[in-house]
Amino acid sequence: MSALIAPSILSADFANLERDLGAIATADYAHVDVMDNHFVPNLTLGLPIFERLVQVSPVPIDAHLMIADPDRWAPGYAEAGAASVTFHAEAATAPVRLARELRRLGSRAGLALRPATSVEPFLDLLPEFDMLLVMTVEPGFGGQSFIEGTLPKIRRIRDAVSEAGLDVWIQVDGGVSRATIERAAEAGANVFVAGSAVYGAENIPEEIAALRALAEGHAH
Ligand SMILES: O=C(CO)[C@@H](O)[C@H](O)COP(=O)(O)O
Ligand SMILES: [Fe+2]
Repeated sequence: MSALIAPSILSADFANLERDLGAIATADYAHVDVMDNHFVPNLTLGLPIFERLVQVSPVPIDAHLMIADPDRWAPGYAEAGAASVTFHAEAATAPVRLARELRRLGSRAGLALRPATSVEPFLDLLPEFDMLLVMTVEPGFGGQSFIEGTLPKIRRIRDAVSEAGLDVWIQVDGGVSRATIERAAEAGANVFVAGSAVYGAENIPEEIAALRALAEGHAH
C-alpha cells in the first residue's frame, strides 16, 4: 500500500488558509483539525470555515474532529464535503451508528484513539471503519514530540487488519517528521499527518516528497 501524506493546516497561517492549502497541492489530503475547547484545551474552527476550506482546497479534506459529542456534529462535516471524517473513540456515544451515518453521507469514516486509549475494545468494529487514527501525541496542539510508546498499538492494528483481510488505513498524527516517519511506517501506518514538519519547511513540496519517499521505503 502506498504512503499517503496529509499535512495539517494547524501549522498554516490562519489568515491565509487558501494560500496555504495551495502550498500543499502535491499532498494526498489536507488534514483539518477541528478543536472545540471541550474535548481538548484548544479551539480552532468549525463548520462555516470548514465548508469554505472544502471549496478552495486543491486536495481532498481529511477532517480530524477533536470535539465533544461527535454523534451530534460529525455528520455536518461529511455533508460539507469532507473526503474523510475521523472522530474520537473517547468522545462518541454510538461509534458504529456514527460511522455508518458518515459512510451513508459519502465520507470515509475514521476512529481516533488518544495515546493512552487501548484499541482492544474496538478491534471487533474494524469492518465499520475506513481508517484508524493512532494519535502519536496528546491531541490539542502542533509541534509536540512523537510518543514512541504508541508503536505497539500501530502494530496491533496492522496485524488485526491483515488477519481480518480488511482494507482499513492506519493514520498517525503528531510529531511526524523525517526523524520519525520511518518507524511509524515500519509499524504499519500508511497515512501520515505532519503539521510543523511540512509548514515549517523551507520548501513545502520537497518536504512532502521527502516524507513520502521515507515512508514508502518502509511500507508493508
Ligand atoms: O491533531 C493534531 C494535534 O492535536 C495534529 O494534527 C497536529 O496538527 C500535528 O502537528 P505536528 O505534531 O505535526 O506539528
Ligand atoms: Fe490532527
